[in-house]
Amino acid sequence: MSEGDGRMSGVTAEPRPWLAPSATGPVTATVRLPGSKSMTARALILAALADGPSVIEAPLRARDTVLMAGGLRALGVEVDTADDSRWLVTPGPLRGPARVDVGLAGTITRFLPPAAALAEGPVEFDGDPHMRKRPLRPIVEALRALGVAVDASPIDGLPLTVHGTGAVEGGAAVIDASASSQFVSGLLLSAARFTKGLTLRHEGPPVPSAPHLRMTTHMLRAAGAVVDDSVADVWTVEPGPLRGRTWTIEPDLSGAAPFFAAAAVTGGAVTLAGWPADSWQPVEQAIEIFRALGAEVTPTAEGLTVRGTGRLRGITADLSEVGELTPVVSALAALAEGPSELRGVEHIRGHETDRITALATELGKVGARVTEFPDGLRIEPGPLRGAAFETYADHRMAHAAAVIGLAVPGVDLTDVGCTSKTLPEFPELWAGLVAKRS
Ligand SMILES: O=C(O)C1=C[C@@H](OP(=O)(O)O)[C@@H](O)[C@H](O)C1
Ligand SMILES: C=C(OP(=O)(O)O)C(=O)O
Repeated sequence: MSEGDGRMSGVTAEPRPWLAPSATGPVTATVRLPGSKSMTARALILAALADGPSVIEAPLRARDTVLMAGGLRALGVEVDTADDSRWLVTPGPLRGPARVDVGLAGTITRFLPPAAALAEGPVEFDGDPHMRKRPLRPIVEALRALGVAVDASPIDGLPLTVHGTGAVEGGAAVIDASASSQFVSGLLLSAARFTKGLTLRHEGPPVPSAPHLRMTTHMLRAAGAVVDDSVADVWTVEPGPLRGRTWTIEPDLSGAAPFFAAAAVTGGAVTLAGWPADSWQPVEQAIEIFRALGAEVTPTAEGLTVRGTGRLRGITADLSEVGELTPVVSALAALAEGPSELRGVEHIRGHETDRITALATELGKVGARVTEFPDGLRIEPGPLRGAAFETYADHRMAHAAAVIGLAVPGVDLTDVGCTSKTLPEFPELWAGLVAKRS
């Protein structure tokens, strides 16, 4: 298996039980968070496929991105992650044989095999037990349609081996990306390096996470690729070089969600420092949700501020564009004044765990009345109580539990170590924030 960079093991250690701290007053703080997982992952892939070196400023150092860096190294790319604030990527000829540990990262599992198809020699992919259950078949089929030999498990998931020949013919492919936008992003990110480029058409129920697709096309264009996304559900990437460049990664918005939630729950104010005036992350959607819940949201020169108003309203929302916010929004819904209905997120059953069932089960344990739909949840707040809260190796389930714990003493997480996927410092940051009051 590919190694991490020595500073973080690729494998989650023993479960780390954690009692979520309860707030005794308004949480008021300015938080500095590491870079966006999604932008760091894209920058690493684009840098690895570029025609010269790249610098990634303010990257995320967490399990998902450390394993991505390790995977690229295994393919022959030089990735220097010694400096926390500046990673250096020097591309080289991609080559197998190599083995890549994808951990539980959808971004590695869907973004790296198309790049590995450009390598000469076989590249094997495998990861955590649950990653073998997450959907992958469409990307395997698309790669085969583009001329790539792939051995995959009978259900076309992990483990899989991509047999690269040093070139991918590319051309046209049709895909059903309703289970994950990452199938599209993964293919597009490598497509400029395919001999004929790529015209990818989606056929099926709507593709979730549209803002992540826009992040992909923005970043491809920023690397010099010619991309046409003017027709709904069709993306064309012309063949051509990708430029090495400096990428400046924005603070992670989804990682910030529990911290914003802390302000909303306690009537405090949390500012995410370093928030850019113009973002490639789904900030409009996040602002709309927090405002609907009753919080005030203000972009300022210092950053993005969410202020609790003492009221937390139940909401009806389609979260299909921002599915990864569902756990934290569900936790807020459980603490709200009235019922909420969160829909449009059937695809999050294929995330780190089946998040719909996991949320229904765990919010039920702390006393909310939850109805599960195929594509979401209805959450009726009740008098909540402390309970053992299973985190299912899912960082965002841990975030949800932490948010509930602010207002409900005795929320006991079975494992907070899973937060290392995207924010290893979460438990300490959170405890510091809850202890520090206005
Ligand atoms: O492209 C990306 O970086 C991501 C896309 C989304 O995936 P899905 O479309 O599978 O939800 C999101 O939930 C995930 O956390 C990151
Ligand atoms: C769905 C998520 O992750 P992944 O990139 O593993 O799909 C997430 O971070 O919420």
